[in-house]
Amino acid sequence: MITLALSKGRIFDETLPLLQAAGIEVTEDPETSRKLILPTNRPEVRVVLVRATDVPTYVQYGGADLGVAGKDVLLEHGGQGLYQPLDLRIAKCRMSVAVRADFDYAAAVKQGSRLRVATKYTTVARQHFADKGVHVDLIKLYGSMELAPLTGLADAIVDLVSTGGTLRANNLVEVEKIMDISSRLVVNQAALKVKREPIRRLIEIFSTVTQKR
Ligand SMILES: Nc1ncnc2c1ncn2[C@@H]1O[C@H](COP(=O)(O)OP(=O)(O)OP(=O)(O)O)[C@@H](O)[C@H]1O
Ligand SMILES: O=P(O)(O)OC[C@H]1O[C@H](OP(=O)(O)OP(=O)(O)O)[C@H](O)[C@@H]1O
Repeated sequence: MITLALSKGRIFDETLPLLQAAGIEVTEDPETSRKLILPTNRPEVRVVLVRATDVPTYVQYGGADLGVAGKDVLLEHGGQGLYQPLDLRIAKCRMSVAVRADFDYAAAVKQGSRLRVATKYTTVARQHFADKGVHVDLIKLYGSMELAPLTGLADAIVDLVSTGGTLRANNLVEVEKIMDISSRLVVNQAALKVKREPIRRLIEIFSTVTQKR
């Protein structure tokens, strides 16, 4: 049995065509089913649905043999026990610093004032500001980061940006791109040894499809 961990939403949706290329069809729709283990047309392959941030943990501890996780999530997790053979180039966005439109970020950084930064991505944010030599107080949040500068909780946020629509809707502006983000295939290192052939085949097919894009 091969168990693949996916999160509902964009990762599931964007992984489906890759699975299809490998002849794997998920036979239940996660948006309508309450099941957390989804069968496929292949009796030896199943999909488990977990939170995006839990994908690396499931794969690390062997709750799933492989999974798909964003680079953002992998950097926060640390990647221990994971083999990361392939950038799938799906769920593309960027991680950026954003502030209120009326906040002078350049001046704040130049003056060396201590910035209050709210984010779900504390590891990446800490490293980013340390590299710039900017002193920050990090405030860990789990969602709705955009609200933090609007309510005075923070001066800046570090969040994911794609179209920029969410920032615009909340009167925030992107002032610095930290890195590009896409999702990777992650594999449990023990599973790679024990289930080498089927996993290798999947990696090869995913790789071919990904490179054609
Ligand atoms: N607007 C976006 N456009 C493209 N990719 C995105 C966007 N937002 C997030 N992603 C990528 O997709 C991944 C999954 O995002 P998703 O919104 O499904 O989960 P989440 O709500 O961030 O996670 P959790 O439910 O664990 O809090 C993220 O880890 C990121 O790599
Ligand atoms: O630049 P944009 O195209 O507006 O995308 C950016 C938004 O996308 C993500 O949220 P998502 O839509 O996944 O909502 P969620 O994390 O709350 O599920 C991210 O956390 C931003 O809020």
